[in-house]
Amino acid sequence: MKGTVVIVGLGLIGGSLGLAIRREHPDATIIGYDRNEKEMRLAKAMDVITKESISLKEDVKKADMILLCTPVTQTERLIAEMSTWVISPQAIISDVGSTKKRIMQEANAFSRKGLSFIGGHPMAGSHKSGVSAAKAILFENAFYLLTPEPSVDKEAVDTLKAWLSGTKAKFLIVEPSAHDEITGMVSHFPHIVASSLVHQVKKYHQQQPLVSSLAAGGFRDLSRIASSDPTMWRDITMHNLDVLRELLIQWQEEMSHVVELLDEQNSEAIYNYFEEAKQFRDNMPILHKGAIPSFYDLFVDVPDYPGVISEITGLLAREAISIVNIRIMETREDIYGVLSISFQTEEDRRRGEACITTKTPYEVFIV
Ligand SMILES: NC(=O)c1ccc[n+]([C@@H]2O[C@H](COP(=O)([O-])OP(=O)(O)OC[C@H]3O[C@@H](n4cnc5c(N)ncnc54)[C@H](O)[C@@H]3O)[C@@H](O)[C@H]2O)c1
Ligand SMILES: O=C(O)C(=O)C[C@]1(C(=O)O)C=C[C@@H](O)C=C1
Repeated sequence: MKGTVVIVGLGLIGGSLGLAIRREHPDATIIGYDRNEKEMRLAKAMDVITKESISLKEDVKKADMILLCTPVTQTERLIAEMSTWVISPQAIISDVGSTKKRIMQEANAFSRKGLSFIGGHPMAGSHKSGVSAAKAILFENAFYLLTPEPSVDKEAVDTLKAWLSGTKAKFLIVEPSAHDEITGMVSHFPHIVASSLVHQVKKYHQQQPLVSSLAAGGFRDLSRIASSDPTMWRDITMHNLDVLRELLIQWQEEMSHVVELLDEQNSEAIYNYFEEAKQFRDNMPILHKGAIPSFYDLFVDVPDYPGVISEITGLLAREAISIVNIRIMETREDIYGVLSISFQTEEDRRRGEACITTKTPYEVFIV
């Protein structure tokens, strides 16, 4: 498609959308604006945008699509300000905020002026921030939730989807309040739980400093998202207070139930508690694709000698197969170690598996 796209907020999400749009629509002009000039310059240097904005107010006059990719309270503020500006009547305006109810209420100001606002939320991301972490493939296979204003026609929704087709995401229309309840449960609430877990370890660390060094896989998996940007998560929490308050009360009840099981020393009930959770989680579609961007892991049985990692990475690099992470899992006591390699896509994992099985004697498996 040809036309002018204006992206406001050139961080992880704005940057990744810029790359995905550039990949699919190389003839489009992509003007980027960020209040942090360094991010804006970096976005231009990384080819995420074709042009830096000199005046956002002037640029939106000629835009075909405007994407607001700032933290949600800034998005609310920007909507209030921009709704007083002159915006091209054919422009489609969207955002990427993790909450939708308050943003859609504010965006009503656009509808009153006859402009099309379609709330958006790509359900993939990372604990990393900034344009340097942006990737064109960040949203591949993830759900991309849309909350169009009731006055917006289907044609405008289709145009937005066409502009965003390079994300390779799966679009789904939801009601703003249902959006905030669902994402509250599976995204916002887990962030509070992860931070609370880290707080608990921090307190214990004062008595027993060894705990930080011993915190291994389980803690790392559960606490990764506690390293996310506090500004972003403060804003999300402030936008979804009622839903989160209710979920935290339910969580306290759930934890009281577990304390009871321990007090009763009820080993069967404790087994069932883990078993039921395992069954449900193992059958969740998100493990394959979707809300949580899954990494595609491959495991290789390798002799645990120095140099084995560079041997494997060398083979993969020669075939231009990108990897996200590689490490030896120190869980085995015999002479073999298990090398765990994470790929960003299923296709990369398939190629990685073929490369290692044909070029080495090592056994490869996928869990
Ligand atoms: N990080 C994730 O995993 C994720 C996933 C989906 C959606 N989101 C949503 O995407 C939005 C952006 O998140 P991110 O992870 O890209 O954050 P980020 O911190 O990487 O980027 C945000 C950018 O917005 C800029 N900015 C802030 N206020 C601005 C303003 N008033 N005008 C212009 N620029 C401004 C900042 O300088 C920064 O460069 C948030 O609303 C977040 O809720 C995040
Ligand atoms: O993978 C992560 O680090 C994320 O936190 C991504 C995540 C999520 O909670 O799943 C975070 C916020 C979003 O609005 C969507 C996705």
